Amino acid sequence: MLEDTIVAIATPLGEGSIGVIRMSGPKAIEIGYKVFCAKKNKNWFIKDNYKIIYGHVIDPQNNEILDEVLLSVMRGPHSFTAEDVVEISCHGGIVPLKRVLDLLLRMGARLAEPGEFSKRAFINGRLDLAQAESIIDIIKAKTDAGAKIAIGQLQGRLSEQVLTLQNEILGLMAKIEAIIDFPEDDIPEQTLDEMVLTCQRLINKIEKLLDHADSGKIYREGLKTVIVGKPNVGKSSLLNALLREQRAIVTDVPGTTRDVIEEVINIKGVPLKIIDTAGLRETQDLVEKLGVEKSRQLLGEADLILLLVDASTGLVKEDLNVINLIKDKRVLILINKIDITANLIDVNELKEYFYDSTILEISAQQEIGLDQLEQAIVDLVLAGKLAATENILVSNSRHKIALEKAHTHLKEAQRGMKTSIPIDLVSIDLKSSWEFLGDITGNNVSEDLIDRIFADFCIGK
Ligand SMILES: Nc1nc2c(c(=O)[nH]1)N(C=O)[C@@H](CNc1ccc(C(=O)N[C@@H](CCC(=O)O)C(=O)O)cc1)CN2
Ligand SMILES: Nc1nc2c(ncn2[C@@H]2O[C@H](COP(=O)(O)OP(=O)(O)OP(=O)(O)O)[C@@H](O)[C@H]2O)c(=O)[nH]1
Ligand SMILES: [Mg+2]
Repeated sequence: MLEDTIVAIATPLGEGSIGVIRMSGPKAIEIGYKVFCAKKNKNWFIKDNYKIIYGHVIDPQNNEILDEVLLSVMRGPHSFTAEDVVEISCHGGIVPLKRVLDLLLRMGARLAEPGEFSKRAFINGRLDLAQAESIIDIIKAKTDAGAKIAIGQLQGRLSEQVLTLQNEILGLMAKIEAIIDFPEDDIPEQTLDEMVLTCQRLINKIEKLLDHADSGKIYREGLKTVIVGKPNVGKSSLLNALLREQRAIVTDVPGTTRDVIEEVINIKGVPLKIIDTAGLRETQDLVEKLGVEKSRQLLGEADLILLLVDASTGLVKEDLNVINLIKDKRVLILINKIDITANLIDVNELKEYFYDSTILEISAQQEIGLDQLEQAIVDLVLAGKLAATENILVSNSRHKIALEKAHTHLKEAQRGMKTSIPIDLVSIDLKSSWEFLGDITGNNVSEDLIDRIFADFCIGK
């Protein structure tokens, strides 16, 4: 596979000032040479590791100039993929980019799969798996905090810790190898005690990493926040107000929203994945019915629920039906439409269902109380111990799961050391723990998993 030379448009498809085509592999420079005509520096392909040259891309078949460009040469291993890389910075428009891409394909390059450049960087040892995964997190980050955590991971902050843990486990396994020939009763007490302590230290380290993993997940994936309430209570109006744009259709017809609308907003550094749903009610309308069903499903997955009730109607039966579905969740209660009437909601009745939930009065339409709402969301998240970004090394659930498994096996190994379980069984648990840690950095993963991870990347990455 690494014998192919791969190529892709690396910038978004649209109108921009420049657009970049990236090509990597053994024939990158040769192909570049065939299609690029330098203005002055004709011997560009010869020596330097890095070079940028001005010139034109010309189709050798008919000598047509396809674009005026800058060409960057990065000679392997001095490149992102550690292979020979040629990048062509064209004028940023779909047509010139596609024409140059087509030419490079005709000259023998192959279209890259999503994530294939990063995959090559991984396979060629430029990055480990956790670092490669962080690249996609950097691209997809919705807030500063999210980007900071991902860049820390690209710098190898998590990988370093994982490698240290792995080495210490290897040390324990070596110790066991050294004593494995002793008859069971003759294993020095002191050696076992020391090993139990080492195990404990490693267990503590993993627990510390896991402590902040939930915060990491929120920064990486966003806090899944679902707006619910009876039809016409103002859910879509609230979404629009928080987004500061007219994203969802608002009308005074109950049952306006039928499908789920999802957007991301940045609330003081916390990415909020906010979801507007169909008003929950019994309905005969088939489309609305499906929407209501979907809303119910979303409630199960939500990290936070914004429950809207209507100040102008007070609590009605439809509200109680909604409340019954979300009683056990983390809920912020918003009394909407306080601009048209005094609050007719019986707050004490609400408190019977949600005794410790925050209750706020807002007007989604007149944008009253939104600052307090944003603050309340942040407070809620912070109370749920959202850690400072510097302390967060784990943000990816794949890594969290691997750490949890490594933790379980270490605990098991430690238990074995304390009891009279044969010492070679302890070794097996240590080895499993080592292997699960290896899943994170990728020094021990299957090709299948690697393929799945990189398939989530975008083309040209
Ligand atoms: N134009 C362009 N911009 C880009 C990238 C790219 O590939 N092309 N990157 C990718 O997506 C990121 C930068 N990542 C990179 C990582 C390593 C090397 C590299 O050539 N490393 C060499 C040389 C280091 C040095 O001179 O100090 C090395 O490590 O040996 C290049 C880019 C973001 N910006
Ligand atoms: N006076 C006042 N009217 C509001 C307020 N919020 C929403 N409305 C109005 O209430 C009506 C319904 O608003 P929507 O945002 O569409 O309500 P919804 O909950 O999304 O409704 P469905 O999608 O049908 O479930 C519209 O006419 C809004 O203008 C508010 O704070 N004050
Ligand atoms: Mg709506």
